[in-house]
Amino acid sequence: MSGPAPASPFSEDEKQAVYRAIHTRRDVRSNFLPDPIADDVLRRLLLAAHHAPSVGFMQPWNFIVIRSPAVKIQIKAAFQRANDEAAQMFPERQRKLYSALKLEGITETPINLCITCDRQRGGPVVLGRTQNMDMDLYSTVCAVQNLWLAARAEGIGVGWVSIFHDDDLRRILNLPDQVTPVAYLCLGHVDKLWSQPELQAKGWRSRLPLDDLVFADGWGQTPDTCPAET
Ligand SMILES: Cc1cc2c(cc1C)N(C[C@H](O)[C@H](O)[C@H](O)COP(=O)(O)O)c1[nH]c(=O)[nH]c(=O)c1N2
Repeated sequence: MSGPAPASPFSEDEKQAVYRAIHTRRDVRSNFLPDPIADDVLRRLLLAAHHAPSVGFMQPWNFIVIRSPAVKIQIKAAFQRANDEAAQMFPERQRKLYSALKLEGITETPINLCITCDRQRGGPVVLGRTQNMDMDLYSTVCAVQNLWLAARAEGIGVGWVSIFHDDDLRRILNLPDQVTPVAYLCLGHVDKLWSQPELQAKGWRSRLPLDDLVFADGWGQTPDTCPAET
């Protein structure tokens, strides 16, 4: 067993590249290019996801790569049913705007990707999950974020679609009982991105001020010095 190697520092350009990926990543639902995603690019994205942290190194994820138009059509129908229900849940004043939003890119992207969490992968007792069983789900979300950032660097737009009944995803994708669908993602090349979240650009909701969200030493306590807002 070898010990830790020196943590090689990032160059200024490397640092800027990481922050650029973080700050310019977008949830993308439209304006996908028709170009296919090359196998080596997809492989790099999946490898980035697979290098996410996970509770007890459980690695609870699987990646279901969906290219079949027939499967996508079933998924789109499941979205449509759930979205029609969702529209009715918003108050009248928001319903019109909600219905005008484009909230998925299922059939217009070359690849859909369902990232799942196998809740039994590590056996009944997993280091770090002993009191908090949902840590495997949180780990899977880390994999999603890794992939989302890597995709930004590769020029691939990613849209997360969550307007489904899980049972529909389970049935269409033949998921075993112990496997939870965590993220349904639509992936395609893009050459244009919103410079702010699309929901903000369209007047749905704005980014909260960071300073309102930072507490010191306990809930609700404002720090003496706040980090500067970006
Ligand atoms: C868990 C989860 C689930 C969803 C989303 C995100 C996440 C994290 N988002 C995308 C969401 O609207 C978007 O992230 C925010 O509006 C912020 O925009 P940017 O991601 O910064 O572009 C999303 N968007 C959408 O159009 N349809 C959807 O069903 C969902 N579902």
